[in-house]
Amino acid sequence: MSDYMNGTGIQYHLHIKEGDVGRYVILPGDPKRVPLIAKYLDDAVLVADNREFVTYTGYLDGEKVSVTSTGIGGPSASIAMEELFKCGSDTFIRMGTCGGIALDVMGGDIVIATSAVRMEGTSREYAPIEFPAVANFEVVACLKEAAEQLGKTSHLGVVQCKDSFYGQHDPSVMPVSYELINKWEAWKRLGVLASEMESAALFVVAAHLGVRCGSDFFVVGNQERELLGMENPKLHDTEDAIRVTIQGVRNLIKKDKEKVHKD
Ligand SMILES: O=P(O)(O)O[C@H]1O[C@H](CO)[C@@H](O)[C@H]1O
Ligand SMILES: O=c1cc[nH]c(=O)[nH]1
Repeated sequence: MSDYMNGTGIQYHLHIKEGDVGRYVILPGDPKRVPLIAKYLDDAVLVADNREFVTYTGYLDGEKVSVTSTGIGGPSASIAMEELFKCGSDTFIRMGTCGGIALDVMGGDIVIATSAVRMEGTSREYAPIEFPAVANFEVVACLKEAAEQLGKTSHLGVVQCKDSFYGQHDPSVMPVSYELINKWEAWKRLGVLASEMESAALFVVAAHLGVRCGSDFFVVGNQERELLGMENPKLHDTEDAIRVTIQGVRNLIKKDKEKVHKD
């Protein structure tokens, strides 16, 4: 491809180069969440800040770990994964917020995705729609174990991804309301846990690159509970989900080290 960076090795969007980032990368959407996550790393330093992509690198249990924000949606999330991969990263944990769909998913809970509905555009430019967006089993298992270790209520299952936040929350005003409302009904009947925007693209790009990716989310509320007049706490402090993510990365690092010793 054309090199917009004149052979410097610096990635066009993230402004990182080889050596700047670790094998393990935590991917929040919000750039402001990056320092909040990085404070759990040892010796964390800001390595790059361009557009929506802010990157810190530090250490967890002696392993180099980075945190990079992806911005909102599949297009920028896929760019983040592609450029991090070019700099040597191979294990990605998206740490985001989501809105509950299943009635037992409450504000404040943790959702861990096993797979994602591809109702977004980016993944279609990587794989035919028949190809499933599936999380990496090792990442999922380590996140689940982390939630249990920290005593957090977590739900494991399918999440739905879309490109329009307001298409999720206000489908009836959209010109294609007939499609959005009917599909939402299908997600409910199929037991989909929650809605967010990046995992489907990330899981499919990860399959293309041959890397590991999983996601965990902080539930900010549940519009279905609200509709039925059920208790619906709306919460915004992502600290608990950050702690689960950090513990999940620690678990992964430990398992990866054990694998090396076995080989
Ligand atoms: O909190 P983050 O990680 O940005 O994730 C969720 O929040 C944004 C929408 O408000 C979307 O990016 C969605 O996936
Ligand atoms: O309802 C929500 C909350 C967070 N992110 C989403 O995409 N939807």
